[in-house]
Amino acid sequence: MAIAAAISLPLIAVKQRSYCSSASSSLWFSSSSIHPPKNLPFVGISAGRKSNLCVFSSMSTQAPAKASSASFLDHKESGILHFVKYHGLGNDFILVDNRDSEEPKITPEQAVKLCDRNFGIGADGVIFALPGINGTDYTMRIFNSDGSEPEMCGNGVRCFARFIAELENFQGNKSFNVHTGAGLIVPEIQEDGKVRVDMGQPILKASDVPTKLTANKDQAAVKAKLDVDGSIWNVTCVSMGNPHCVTFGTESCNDLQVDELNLAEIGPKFEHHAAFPARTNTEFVQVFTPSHLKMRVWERGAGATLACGTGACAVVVAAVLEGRADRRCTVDLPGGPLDIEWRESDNHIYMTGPAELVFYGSVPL
Ligand SMILES: N[C@@H](CCC[C@H](N)C(=O)O)C(=O)O
Repeated sequence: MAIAAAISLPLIAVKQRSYCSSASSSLWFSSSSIHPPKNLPFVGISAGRKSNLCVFSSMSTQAPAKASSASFLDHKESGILHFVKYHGLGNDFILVDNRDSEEPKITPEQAVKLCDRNFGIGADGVIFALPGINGTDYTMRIFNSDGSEPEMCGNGVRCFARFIAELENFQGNKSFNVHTGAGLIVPEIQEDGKVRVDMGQPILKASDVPTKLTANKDQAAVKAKLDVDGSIWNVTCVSMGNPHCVTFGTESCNDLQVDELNLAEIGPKFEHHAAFPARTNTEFVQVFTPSHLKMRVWERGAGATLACGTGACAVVVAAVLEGRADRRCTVDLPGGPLDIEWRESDNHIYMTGPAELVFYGSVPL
């Protein structure tokens, strides 16, 4: 079924993008400003149901004078999910206002369908803004595009912060406490619109990452040997709440040219390797200078994505542990750069980067 899009909208661009080799292009709408498009018409998506699958049959534009996600999401028809799509450096998410309930409004199976880039909205995951617990302001939960539930998402929490700011009409500099599967995370929206996040402390104990690789530096697996289909990779395992396997190369090739990797072929072999009982995210890294790194990522439950915030944090930790980089680095990802600092004084990692609204939409469940 074709997507009919109103392309004559003022201030809303219709673009096509292609992702990794496994993903098709999808229509999307981007606001030129990082700030919520308070005066922009919103894009209403009316969707038809085909079997159990949500299929967009048409898009229409209704333009209330002052649309925002807060007013848009106020519509609470049953059987309809209102959402806002955001991205952090091209790592894209469907954000759901779930502040009125402790249970996610959709199931993992529905998330898989909504994330589908051909038959759904298209996203790397679905993120829910739930009521806070344990004294926090909010709880963030996320389903990957394969329906699995990770503990944390770095780009997602920046999008979450911008989503909350718009829902609550927060202006300017603002920080709040977010409960996640990785514990307390503290995003702070800066005056320039970027979001700086206190990502907490990395977990290095091998059995807690978790990895079955033998710890070789204190309790951590650092530059450990991992046999992937007969090639011996040097890997350092780091958890940011979710598991990461970071590699700078193999025994025979210590300076990766990350653009040359066939991620779709090699990524799944790391993700499902017996050394990682909870599967793993894998970062392939190239070092330009001790403060400038480049990475590509194969994500657990989502495949090749344009960026991974927890991954960039894990990369800097691994690079420091391997003596390759300073504690403050710019990490280039396919979707753009993140600034990462692993602070010595409190052992916390701070990530700074953008989060941008893409479009508003509705879909029947
Ligand atoms: N893209 C995210 C990580 C999302 C979760 C990951 N796929 C997992 O399963 O751990 C990020 O920006 O951190």
